[in-house]
Amino acid sequence: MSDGKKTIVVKLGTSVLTGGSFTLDKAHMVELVRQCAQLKKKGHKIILVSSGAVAAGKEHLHLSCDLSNVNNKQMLAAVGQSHLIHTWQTLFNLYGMHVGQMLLTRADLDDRERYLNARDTLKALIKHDIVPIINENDAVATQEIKVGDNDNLSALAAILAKADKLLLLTDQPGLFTADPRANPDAKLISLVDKIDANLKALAGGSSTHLGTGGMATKLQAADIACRAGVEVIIAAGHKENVIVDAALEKDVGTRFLATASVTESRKQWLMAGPPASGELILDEGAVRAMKHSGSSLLAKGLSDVLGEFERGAMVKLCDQNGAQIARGICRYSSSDLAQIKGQHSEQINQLLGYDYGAVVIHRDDLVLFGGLT
Ligand SMILES: Nc1ncnc2c1ncn2[C@@H]1O[C@H](COP(=O)(O)OP(=O)(O)O)[C@@H](O)[C@H]1O
Ligand SMILES: N[C@@H](CCC(=O)OP(=O)(O)O)C(=O)O
Repeated sequence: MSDGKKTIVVKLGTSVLTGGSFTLDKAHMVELVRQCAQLKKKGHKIILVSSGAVAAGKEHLHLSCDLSNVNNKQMLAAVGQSHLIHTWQTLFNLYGMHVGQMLLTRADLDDRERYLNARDTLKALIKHDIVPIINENDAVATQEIKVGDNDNLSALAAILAKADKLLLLTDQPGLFTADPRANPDAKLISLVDKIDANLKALAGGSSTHLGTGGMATKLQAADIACRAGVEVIIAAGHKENVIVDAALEKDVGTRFLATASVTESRKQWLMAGPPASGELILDEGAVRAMKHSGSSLLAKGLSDVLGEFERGAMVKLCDQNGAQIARGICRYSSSDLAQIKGQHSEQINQLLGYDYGAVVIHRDDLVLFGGLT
C-alpha cells in the first residue's frame, strides 16, 4: 500500500503458540491479538499464518501417539484446527474483529484457477477488514500436494496478498550464526541482504516434535519472499510488542531486505511465465487505454477471442492488426468471454449467471510490451 498503510503477513510457529508446551498458550495469543488490533486501528492489514493445529489436537485428545506417523499428525490436525480457529475467533472478537479461515495446500496455489480463487478470497477478506487465518490443510494434504511447512506457506501467502512485509515469529530472537540451542556462543545476525549457500548452511532444523522445518524452512521462505519484493523479519514471538515494532520499522530480530520490487518481480514473472493459451483481440479504445492510461482490460474492449482456455490462463493481448501489445492472466475462460465480449461489466452476471468481478484482466496481472506511453 502506498499511503503508509501496510499489509503484513504474520506467521506464528507452534513454538510461539505453545511456548514449548503441548497446549495453546491462550494468554500469549491474546497479547498477539492485541498487537494486531493496535495495527488495524492505524489502518494496517494483518494476515495470520497460524501453526498450532497439531499441538491443539494433542492437547484435546490426550493421546500419546507417534508424531512421526503422517496419519497420526493428520488426525491431530483435523481435531486441533477447529479448536485453534475457535480460539482465534474468540480472541479477535474481544477486539470487535472478525476472522476468516483459509486452509490451503500446494495444489491450491499451483493450479491457476484455484490460485485466482484463493487470491480473490484473500483480497475480499482484507478489503472487509476480516483477518485471514491461514494454515495448511493438513487433514487432506498428502506428500504430493502439500507445501510442507508454514514458513514456506507464509511466503506464498505474502506473495498472494501482495504484502509489504512477512514476519516469521518463532522461539528465537532471529537467525543466529548457529543453532543457539546447541551453540550458546552463536551470535544474532541482524541484517541480511543476500541469502546464499553460506547463510543457508547456518540454519538447522527444528528440535521439537510439533514444529516443522526449524530455521532452514524460514530461510527458504525468506528467499522466496525477498525475491518477490517482500521484506522479511524473523523475530521472537514473545518479545514485547514485536508485531507492532516490526510493522513500524523498529529494529527487531533478523531483517532480510527484498531483492526486487514487487512490480519488477511480478513483471518478470509475467514476461517469462507460461506460454499463452489464447489471444484476445482488443478494439482501438481498449488498446489506447492499455497503452496510455494503465487501465485494466474490460469486456467492453474485447472484439474477439481466439483459442480455448480456462479461467486463470495466460493470454496474449493483440490489437486489430494482430500485433501483440501485452500478455496477462485472464480472469474468465474463453467460453465465458465469447458471451461477454463487447458488453458492459454490469451485464456480466446477468449473461453468465455469475461473475469474477468487473475486469477481464486486472492491471496487476498484465505486462505491457514497451511500457506505458
Ligand atoms: N541458525 C539458527 N538460528 C536460530 N535458530 C535455529 C538455527 N538453526 C536451527 N534453529 C532452530 O530453529 C528452531 C525454530 O524452528 P521451529 O522449531 O520449526 O519453530 P516454529 O514452530 O517457530 O516454526 C529454534 O528453536 C532453533 O533451535
Ligand atoms: N500445519 C501444522 C504446522 C506446520 C509447521 O510448519 O509448524 P511450525 O514449524 O511450528 O510453524 C500445524 O498447524 O500444526
